[in-house]
Amino acid sequence: MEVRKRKTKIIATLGPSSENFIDELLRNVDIIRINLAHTSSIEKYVNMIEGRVPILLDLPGSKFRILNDNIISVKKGQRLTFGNEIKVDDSFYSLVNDGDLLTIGDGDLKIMVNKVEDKIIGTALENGIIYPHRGISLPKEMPYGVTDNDLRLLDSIMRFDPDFIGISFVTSELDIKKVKNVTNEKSWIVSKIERKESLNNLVNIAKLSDVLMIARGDLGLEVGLENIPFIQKYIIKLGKKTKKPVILATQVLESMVNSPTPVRAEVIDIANSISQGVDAIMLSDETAIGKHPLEATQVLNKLILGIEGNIKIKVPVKIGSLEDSIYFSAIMSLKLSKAKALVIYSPSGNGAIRISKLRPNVPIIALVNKNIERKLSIAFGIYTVKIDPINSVDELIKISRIISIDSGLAKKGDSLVITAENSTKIGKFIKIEDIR
Ligand SMILES: Nc1ncnc2c1ncn2[C@@H]1O[C@H](COP(=O)(O)OP(=O)(O)OP(=O)(O)O)[C@@H](O)[C@H]1O
Ligand SMILES: CC(=O)C(=O)O
Repeated sequence: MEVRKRKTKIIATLGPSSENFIDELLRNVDIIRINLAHTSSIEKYVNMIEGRVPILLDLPGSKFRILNDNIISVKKGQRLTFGNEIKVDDSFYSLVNDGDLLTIGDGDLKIMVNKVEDKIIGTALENGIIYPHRGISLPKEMPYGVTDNDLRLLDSIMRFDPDFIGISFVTSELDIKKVKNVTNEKSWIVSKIERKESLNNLVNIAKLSDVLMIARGDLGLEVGLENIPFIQKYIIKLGKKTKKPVILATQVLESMVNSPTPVRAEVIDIANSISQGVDAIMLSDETAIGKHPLEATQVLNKLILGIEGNIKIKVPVKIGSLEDSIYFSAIMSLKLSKAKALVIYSPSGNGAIRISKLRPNVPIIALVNKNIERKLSIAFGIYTVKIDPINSVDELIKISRIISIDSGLAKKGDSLVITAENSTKIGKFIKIEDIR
């Protein structure tokens, strides 16, 4: 178990920019995302990773995409012909009307449709670049949720034993159930919140998901940029309430696609998001197609570490259960005992996530069941060790001491705070253990 100094986890999207630097990339990140909307070489990517970190395979969902493989530079006022220089799936053309405003990517370029006959002719409203396979959005509602193509794809990728499956444009519990039918709960479900419709259903979606993603790219197109900060806050709050880890995604270090350093506003966004309580931060274009993929991961590591030094433990407004009161006591005793780590025997992972939501300022070592060992490491501050059932308090204390010392987290003279999930044989338990 390698324990990093930072607690907020980093997810990087693998793509042409980073695929040749996989070893360096893995030094800086905790999870790799493969966006299936852009990758046909899943097997190649999975083999490169060699199981060294958990993998998130992200289903494409129902989104039209530019089919060109070439990059197109566009000038403001330039006329563009769809079906000719810009290719999109055939079903797209019948949905477009004269006067529609088309958006490329996450808003990188807007195109006004001037004429629809057998072809669609549009005018670029600004200078821009159309990258291969970028999304293209229409101003009208699209069929949402999991598509037949997603389910076919899912069926074919389960052989890679993915730790996480991302559901794009999730709208309801039904989408999650359809995916779980195929995964048989072998992978954790990451519900990407990016549609207005999913916001009306968010509590139910959260309950059925394992992880929530604030997918700010498509979400921004859907709800208006000015609403993103409030929706972000709401999703993070819901993650705390339902005890689900939350991923912050999109344009986190967007300026680093082209520049070796971030802009100030990005740093402040990262700091605010960590303070609000995100568990993991995802890089997309930055590592997939950016000019500085490794620098982006290094900068994010450094920023997170610096920002976390200023995080305060979150005092819950109301402690809802005896179990939570034990976890809260564990957090408070960490502070007073200056313990170096918090160990929790949490076979199901649930107790560990509850503790993680309280944002302890030391690493959380979660002793867990084999099937969640890799997945649970997405949560803030959690490092996992798979363990057979523990039957006594003495055994738990002994194992906690060995793991903390072996991982370099604690030495003679240090203290540990040890606790256990309620559902185990250990029962309700908290101990401050001095290592002598
Ligand atoms: N494996 C890849 N190969 C080529 N380009 C990629 C790859 N992965 C990502 N990209 C590029 O990086 C951009 C941003 O990545 P991201 O994964 O966020 O895509 P997206 O299409 O915006 O997301 P989503 O599919 O989740 O809506 C994409 O639009 C695409 O141009
Ligand atoms: C990540 C993603 O899909 C988005 O932000 O739209």
